Amino acid sequence: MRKTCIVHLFNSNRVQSLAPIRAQEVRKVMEKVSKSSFESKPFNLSDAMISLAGTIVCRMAFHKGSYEEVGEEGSRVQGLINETQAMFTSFFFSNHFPLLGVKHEHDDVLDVLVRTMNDGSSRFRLTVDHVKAIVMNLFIAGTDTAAAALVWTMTYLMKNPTAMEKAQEEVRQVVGRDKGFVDEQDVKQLPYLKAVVKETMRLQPPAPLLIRESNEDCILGGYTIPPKTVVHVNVYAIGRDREIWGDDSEEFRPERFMEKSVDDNKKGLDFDMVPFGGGRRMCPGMHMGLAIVHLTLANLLYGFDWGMPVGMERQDLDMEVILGLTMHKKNALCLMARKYV
Ligand code: HEM
Repeated sequence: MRKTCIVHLFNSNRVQSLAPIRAQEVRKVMEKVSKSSFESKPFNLSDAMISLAGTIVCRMAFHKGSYEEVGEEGSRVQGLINETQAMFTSFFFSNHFPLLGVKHEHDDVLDVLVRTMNDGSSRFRLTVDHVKAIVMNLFIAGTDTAAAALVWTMTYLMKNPTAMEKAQEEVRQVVGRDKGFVDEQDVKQLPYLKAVVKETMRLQPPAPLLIRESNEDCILGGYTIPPKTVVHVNVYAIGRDREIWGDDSEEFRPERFMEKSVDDNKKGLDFDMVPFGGGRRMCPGMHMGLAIVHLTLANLLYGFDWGMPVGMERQDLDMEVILGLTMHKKNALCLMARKYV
């Protein structure tokens, strides 16, 4: 699975070539924010980010299509997901991802999986159940994490107005008021915004625990771990470790990443901070995930000033989490947007 994903879905050329899809979907969200701003209604970022990340992952992973036609492929994916989602009772896929009824135009991950299943070319026998599990895995792995990262980043920025101002100033200065939209070329010139994202993932990693199983005797922190032992790596604790991050390890201070280069853990070998995991099983969707998070955040900060709904103050914003494989904010993040551009 890992190889299939890396070759067909996550290689950097492909991530790059899918920039127009990300831009289209982010523009749609900006239109929705504009509407809520115009109507002076709070905007539910939690719902919007899940829907955005899910739609982007769907479009990138399973088709390159439009809303108009319901093709065979679209319904095939939908069928698989409908079956699989029975396990996830609170998760109503079609509400969140209307794009699934679509026309299909190119060889995608699902094609590859189904072909591999039918021609028996993989080293182990791939079954329909495997395909279902992989499809669900991709959605959960890609959608939940990117959405959680965006919601937590906006939450931290709301609680830290100086950082919010600084990030807004950076993006507005780089892009200029007339352009109206931040594209991925602009994002390259936003070091502070990227530091904000890193700082958020340090304090609130979307996936707080990594799971490994030892396959031979090994010594970890002085303990002997026998083979076949499940080991949890506490990403959350590593991100807050005073020995690594200093006495202000619990504080939100993006500047620390302007001082220290902890660049996206590209090879999975920098273990100071592991929001994408590490080693052989590290997240294959890291570039795609970061591309989604950076572009969306840049546009949210460029296009709007953000405030609390009537009757609420910044300090009322809670940081409660829902515990799970992905650490989501428990209560939806609803904010008032005021249009800037
Ligand atoms: C901000 C966004 C993301 C974060 C924080 C994140 C984080 C992670 C983490 C921590 C793991 C486990 C790694 C380990 O055990 O060492 C993982 C695995 C995985 N991620 Fe991501 N991820 C993100 C985005 C994505 C996206 C966009 C996709 C694809 C659409 C994706 C696909 C996967 C897959 C398929 C795995 C399982 C890999 C395996 O089992 O070998 N992720 N991710």
